[in-house]
Amino acid sequence: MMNVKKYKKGYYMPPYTDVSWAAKDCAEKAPTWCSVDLRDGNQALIIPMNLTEKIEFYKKLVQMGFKEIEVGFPAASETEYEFLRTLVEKDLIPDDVTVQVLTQARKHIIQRTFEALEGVKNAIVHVYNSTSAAQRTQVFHKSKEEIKQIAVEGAALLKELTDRNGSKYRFEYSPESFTGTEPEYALEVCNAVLNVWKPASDRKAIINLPSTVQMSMPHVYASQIAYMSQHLNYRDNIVLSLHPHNDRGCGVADAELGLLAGAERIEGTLFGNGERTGNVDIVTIALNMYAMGIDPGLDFSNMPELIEVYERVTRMNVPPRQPYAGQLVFAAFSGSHQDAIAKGMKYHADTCQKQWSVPYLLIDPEDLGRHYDADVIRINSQSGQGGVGYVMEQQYGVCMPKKMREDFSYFVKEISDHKHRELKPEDMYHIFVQHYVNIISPFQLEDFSLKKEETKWYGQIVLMVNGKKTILEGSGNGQLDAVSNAICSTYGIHIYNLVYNEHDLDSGSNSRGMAYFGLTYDDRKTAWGVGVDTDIITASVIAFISAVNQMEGIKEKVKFCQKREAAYEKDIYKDGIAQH
Ligand SMILES: CC(=O)SCCNC(=O)CCNC(=O)[C@H](O)C(C)(C)COP(=O)(O)OP(=O)(O)OC[C@H]1O[C@@H](n2cnc3c(N)ncnc32)[C@H](O)[C@@H]1OP(=O)(O)O
Ligand SMILES: CC(C)C(=O)C(=O)O
Ligand SMILES: [Mg+2]
Repeated sequence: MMNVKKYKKGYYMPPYTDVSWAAKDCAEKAPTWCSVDLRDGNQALIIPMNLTEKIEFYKKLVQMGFKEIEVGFPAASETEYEFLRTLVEKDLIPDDVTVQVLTQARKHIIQRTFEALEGVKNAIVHVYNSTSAAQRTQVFHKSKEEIKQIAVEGAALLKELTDRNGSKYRFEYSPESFTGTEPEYALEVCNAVLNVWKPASDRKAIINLPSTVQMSMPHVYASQIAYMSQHLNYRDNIVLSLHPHNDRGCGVADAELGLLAGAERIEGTLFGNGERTGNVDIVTIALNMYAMGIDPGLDFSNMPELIEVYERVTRMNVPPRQPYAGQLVFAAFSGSHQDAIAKGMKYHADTCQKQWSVPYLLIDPEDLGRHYDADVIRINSQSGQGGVGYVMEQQYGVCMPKKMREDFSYFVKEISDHKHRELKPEDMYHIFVQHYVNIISPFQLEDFSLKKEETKWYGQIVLMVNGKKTILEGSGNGQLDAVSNAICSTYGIHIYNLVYNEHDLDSGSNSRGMAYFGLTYDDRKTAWGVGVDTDIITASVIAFISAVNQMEGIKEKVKFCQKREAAYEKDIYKDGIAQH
C-alpha cells in the first residue's frame, strides 16, 4: 500500500543567499571534470571491474581528455589497491593527469591509501564522512561536534602523511550526504577541515558537495551550493566541486544549476553509471555545453567506440534514449520530422552553413561519430516521402520525381504497417525494384529500331505481349513518342500528363542512366515505371513500358485486345484464305 504520510522533505533550505546566479543563462566555460567511473561507478556494479577492465576504462578516460580521475578506493580491495600500483609501476599516469583516491576518515584506511599512493606524482586524496542528520542519529550515534571531529582528524592525518612523505598531494573533503545536512552545519564542518589544511593559491583544496541522495528540486541544491560558495573560508583557494546523484532524475539539472551558483568542478560518470539511479552523466552535461557553443574539453567524437568499451567493461547498457549516446537519440521515424531534417540538411549543404541549426537535431550526429543514413532517417509506418526519398537518394542514388516519392512512400509505409516492423534501406530498395523497375507484364520490350525522317521518327517496336512476340509500327515527334503512340493506339490506352525524369546512376563511360515515367490515366490515377540502361533512350522506353504495365486493368485490357485480334485474324483467314 502506498502511504504518502510516511514521507516529508528531507532537505534544508539554506539561509537567504544572493540569488543573482539564477539570472545567468548558462555556464561561461566548462568546469574541471573529474571522472568517478572507476570508483563510484565501479562500486555500484554487480560485478566490479577487474584489473584489466579498469586499465582499459582508465586509458579511455585519459584519451578523452579527463585530467582528474578518481581511480578507486585503494583500501577497499586487492584489485583496487593493485590497480593504483599498476598505474604507478607501468607509468600509466601522464604528467598532466591527476589521479584521485577515496578514503573514509579512518586511520587505518587512510594509512593503507597512502601506501597505495607511493610514487604517484600528482594525486588528490579525497576524504569523506557523513554529516547528515539521519546518519548522525542512525548510523554514527554521534553529536554534531563528534562528527565534525571525525572530519577534522581525517583531514589532519591526510596533511600529516602527505607532509611526512614530502609529496604535494592535493586534498578533497566531502561532507557525505550533504543534501540531508543542515547547510549551516555543513559549512561549519567544511570550514573546520579547511582550517586544518589552510589551502593556498598554489595548492587549492577541493570542497566537494555531494547530493549523495538527491532529495530536492534542483534550484534548492543550487541554493545550497550558492550558500556554501558565498560563505566558505579560503574561498579563493578552494575549488568548489559538485557530485550529483540522480535519485529524482535531476542529476544534470543539479549540476548545471550548481555551476551557475558558484561551483567550478564536477564529479560524475560516463552515461550516469553509479549508485542506485547513478551519478550525474558527464556526457550529457558536457554535450549540453557543446550544443551551446561552449568547448567541454572532452572528446566524444567516437561515441560508438566509447559505448562499446563502456558496455563491455561495466556490463551495463546505454539505454536507447540516453541523451546524445542512445541508439535512438538522433533517429527520426516520423514523416514531418524526417522531411524537416532532410530539407535542413540540404539547406546546410547548399548554403555551406557554419552554424548548426538543422531542425530536430540539437547537434550534428556526425560530430559524435554517428551517421545520418544509419542513425537519423529511419523508416516505418509513421514515415513520409521526405524521409523515404532521402534514404533512397543517399543510399542508392535514386532521385524519384516528387510525385513518385509520394506514391512510393505510401507503398513503403503500408508494407511496414502490415509487417509491423522498421524497413531498412535494403528492404526499400528491394520494394522499389520489384514495384517499378523493368516491369515486364503484359508488355516486355524486345527491341526497337526507329529512324528520323525530317522531323519525325518512324520504325518498329518488338514486344513480347503476354508471351507472344508482337511487332508494332510507330511514329512520333521523338523516339519515345513513337513507342508510346504505337502501344497506345494498338491497345486503346489513353494517357495524359506524362511526368518524366532521368539521371545518371553511376559515373564513367559505361555509366547507367535511370529514367522515370509517371502516366496519368482515367483522369486521376497515376502509374509509375522505371528503366535502367546504359542507353538513356532504352532506359526511357523501359520506364514507359513499366509504367504502362502498372496501370490498373491493363492486363485484362490487353488480353481482350489479343482475343479480339485472334478472332479477327481467324475470321479474315478462315480456311487459310483471306475473306476480305
Ligand atoms: C557515498 C559513497 O559512495 S561513500 C563510498 C562508499 N564506498 C565504499 O564503501 C566502497 C569501499 N568500501 C569498503 O571496501 C569498505 O567499506 C572498507 C574496506 C573501506 C571499510 O570496511 P569495514 O572496515 O568493514 O567498515 P564499513 O565500511 O562497514 O564501515 C563501518 C564502520 O566505519 C565507520 N565509517 C563508515 N564510513 C566512515 C567514514 N567515511 N569515516 C569514518 N568512519 C566511517 C562506520 O561508522 C562504522 O563504524 P563502527 O564499526 O564503529 O560502527
Ligand atoms: C564519497 C562521496 C563523495 C560520494 O560518493 C557521495 O556522497 O555520493
Ligand atoms: Mg557518490
